[in-house]
Amino acid sequence: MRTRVKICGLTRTEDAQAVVNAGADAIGLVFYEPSPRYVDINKAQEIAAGIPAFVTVTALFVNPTVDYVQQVLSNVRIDLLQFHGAESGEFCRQFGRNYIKAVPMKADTDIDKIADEFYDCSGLLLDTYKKGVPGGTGETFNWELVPQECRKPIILAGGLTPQNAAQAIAETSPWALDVSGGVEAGKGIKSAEKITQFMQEVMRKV
Ligand SMILES: O=C(O)c1ccccc1NCC(=O)[C@H](O)[C@H](O)COP(=O)(O)O
Repeated sequence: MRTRVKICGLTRTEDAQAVVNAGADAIGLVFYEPSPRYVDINKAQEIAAGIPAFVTVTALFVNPTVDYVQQVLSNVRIDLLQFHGAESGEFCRQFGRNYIKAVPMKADTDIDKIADEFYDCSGLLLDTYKKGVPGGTGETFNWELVPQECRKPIILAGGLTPQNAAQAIAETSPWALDVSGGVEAGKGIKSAEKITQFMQEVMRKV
């Protein structure tokens, strides 16, 4: 079975089509305005409308208001929520939707404790910690911090590229990879070629 792949931070319908054509499992839409990958509800509707069944549309938030999440859920086809800030377990579960929780990885991060708090999440997305930058850093973290066993599916993120994807899988055996900057031609603009290369590398055994 191959490692699942989510391509995050899509801002254009043609990029979503490239993701689908390359056989990725999920797309991510960033509902966080400071991000260069931010999409408003109209653009998100347009992108999500072109996504077929069995490809997961993920809505990414960073410390959102409840109203904002509900507004997105009411207007866009969303299959999964992703919380990428300091949201509590209670906050994440109030929407009654499947969700994943991002974890900024530091040397002393206690994944078991985090898995306790987010006991009902669909996965923990381990991402690079960078002060003042909630995500999309384009930088890897020390993969030795990835637990070999966890009761929640592990989604590896942070600085993944077609050049390191196969190695990342060999070293950490995650449930899924999440990539954004590593498959871009420019901020928020995805490269169909890099997406295809990334998927090929995910299927390559090292
Ligand atoms: O992508 C963003 O701009 C972003 C902004 C704020 C919070 C999260 C963000 N992206 C989250 C992701 O899911 C990325 O895929 C993940 O952080 C890895 O990004 P990258 O290192 O660029 O592959």
